[in-house]
Amino acid sequence: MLVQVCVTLLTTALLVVSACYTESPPEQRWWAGGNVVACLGLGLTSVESLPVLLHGVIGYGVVAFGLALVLRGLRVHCAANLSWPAIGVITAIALLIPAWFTLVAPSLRARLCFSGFYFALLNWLCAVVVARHGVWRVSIVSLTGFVLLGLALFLRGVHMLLHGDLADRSSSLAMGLSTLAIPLAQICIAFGLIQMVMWRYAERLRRLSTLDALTGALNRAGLDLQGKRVGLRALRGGRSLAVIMIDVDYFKQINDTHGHPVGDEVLRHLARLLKLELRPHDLMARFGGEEFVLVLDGVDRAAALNIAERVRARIEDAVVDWEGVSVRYTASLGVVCSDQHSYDLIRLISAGDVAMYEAKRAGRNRVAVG
Ligand SMILES: Nc1nc2c(ncn2[C@@H]2O[C@H](COP(=O)(O)OP(=O)(O)OP(=O)(O)O)[C@@H](O)[C@H]2O)c(=O)[nH]1
Repeated sequence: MLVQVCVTLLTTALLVVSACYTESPPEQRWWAGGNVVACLGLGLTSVESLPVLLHGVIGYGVVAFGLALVLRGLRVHCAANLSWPAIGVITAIALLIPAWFTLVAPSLRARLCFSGFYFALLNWLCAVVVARHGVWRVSIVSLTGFVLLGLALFLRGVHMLLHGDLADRSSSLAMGLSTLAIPLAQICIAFGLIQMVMWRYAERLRRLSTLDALTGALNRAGLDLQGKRVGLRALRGGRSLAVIMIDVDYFKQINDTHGHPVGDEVLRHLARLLKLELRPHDLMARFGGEEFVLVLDGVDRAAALNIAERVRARIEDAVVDWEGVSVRYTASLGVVCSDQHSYDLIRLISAGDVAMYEAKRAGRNRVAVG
């Protein structure tokens, strides 16, 4: 019992401390708040010297309210919500049924059975939310915690149902197992929840540092990082690696004539158009202002030339609409392949750049091969 109390307090403190910095996400505050409330409720239910209304009725409602707040935090983490009426219903059930078994038809056994099953159900609901929306390798720890806690509470409920003798509460195998499992599950839940938030931050940072905010294409850092991998994979697999450099023609004129927002929309449009050409393992990056690069694994020179010509024609045919302004644009493309150059991405890109400038010199809106 002492271990359980200590672990409950420690894990709650851990969640509260992690939620206490200014930029903590809302779900973390719901989890911390929910745990504090649930702790308070557990305290109320376990002090039998308190008035019966407090330890026999309100305590259960407070625990359920705390668990509902944790559930709300999980839903918020998964871009959903749990409405206040739903939280009210969860709490009301935990108040009404113990009230019945305390005030109308007093039965400690029935009350303990109910609390075991009901709190198990709430923990399993949390597990379902985590399982449905989480990335497995990230959410597995908290998921295990919720499932385990639910199981331990369920076992307590079953034990109460089968063994009416309350004096036997602490001695049975089921009770012993659940006493062991509960602190373990609480630790898993606390660390698992923090891990879920950390992973989300790491993912956001990774996106910020490797993706171009305007177009969603890889930026230079992202290209450096992923390009090496793609190059190495093609080399090991004995496949050709093609690079296509794409640069919008007279982009400055588009900006000067229609304004920067239209120029931005042209860049977004080009990124969307290029994305349609990609297979899952290909790369697209914004290399500079109006210059993009495609890195295509398993594509030889002739195939890359076909792709580049198709892209050029699509760009030429497209019309970009932005707030009442319609713009057409063209692009010059440079194609190079590892068959003629090396698998070194930096060399391929600079050779592609040379070819692209050749296309510019030859009159623009065309493809040149390096
Ligand atoms: N709207 C917008 N413009 C950008 C962005 N990044 C760079 N530019 C502009 O892109 C223009 C590039 O102009 P230039 O390098 O002269 O190229 P160009 O006009 O396309 O000429 P050519 O490449 O020779 O056909 C500059 O005016 C930059 O200000 C951006 O993110 N959004």
